Amino acid sequence: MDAADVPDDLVNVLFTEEQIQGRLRELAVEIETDYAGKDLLIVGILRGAVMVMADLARSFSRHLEMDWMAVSSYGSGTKSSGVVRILKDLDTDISGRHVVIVDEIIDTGLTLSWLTANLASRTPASVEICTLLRKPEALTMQVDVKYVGWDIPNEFVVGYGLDYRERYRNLRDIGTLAPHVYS
Ligand SMILES: O=P(O)(O)OC[C@H]1O[C@H](OP(=O)(O)OP(=O)(O)O)[C@H](O)[C@@H]1O
Ligand SMILES: Nc1nc2[nH]cnc2c(=O)[nH]1
Ligand SMILES: [Mg+2]
Repeated sequence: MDAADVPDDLVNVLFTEEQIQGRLRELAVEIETDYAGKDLLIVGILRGAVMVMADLARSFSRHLEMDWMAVSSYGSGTKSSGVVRILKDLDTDISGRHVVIVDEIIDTGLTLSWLTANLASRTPASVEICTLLRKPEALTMQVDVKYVGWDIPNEFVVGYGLDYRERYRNLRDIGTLAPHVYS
């Protein structure tokens, strides 16, 4: 794959860099309002949430702390088992803290549902979820998400942290891949 081909691999751009940055600023304002006067810890879920975390965090004009978790969902080579394993835990004790989990996409909801329950068991003051994208048609379980960038159709998207075989995370836009990429 030639680097010059990479933008051509996106057939349908769902969200441009400008749209993404604009929506993140709106979400940051919403979160700032909701957490006025409270301390705030945002927790990014590696690796997909790196871009959202970086841009969302820089949209705030208040103090906040950032921490990271890495998890792996597995079972028979799919995510459907609902078994989640922590690969990297928080460095922060979240007891009594207000926590917002940040991810770039909610698909089946398994990852975020498990993570929310896991963090809630650590007696934080509160735990909410912020996701840039959500696929309502793919959800297999109830996940209460307070902050959503956009609901999208049930198609595989890449870019802005979202990968296909570890590539395309570095694209600034989000879109779907041309069929030739999969062949
Ligand atoms: O709602 P779900 O069906 O659980 O899927 C959503 C999760 O899947 C992706 O992460 P992935 O495990 O692919 O790892 P990555 O972030 O390193 O790409 C995405 O970043 C979410 O964390
Ligand atoms: N890249 C990518 N990863 C996902 N993980 C869950 N849904 C998706 C998706 O649509 N795209
Ligand atoms: Mg992820």
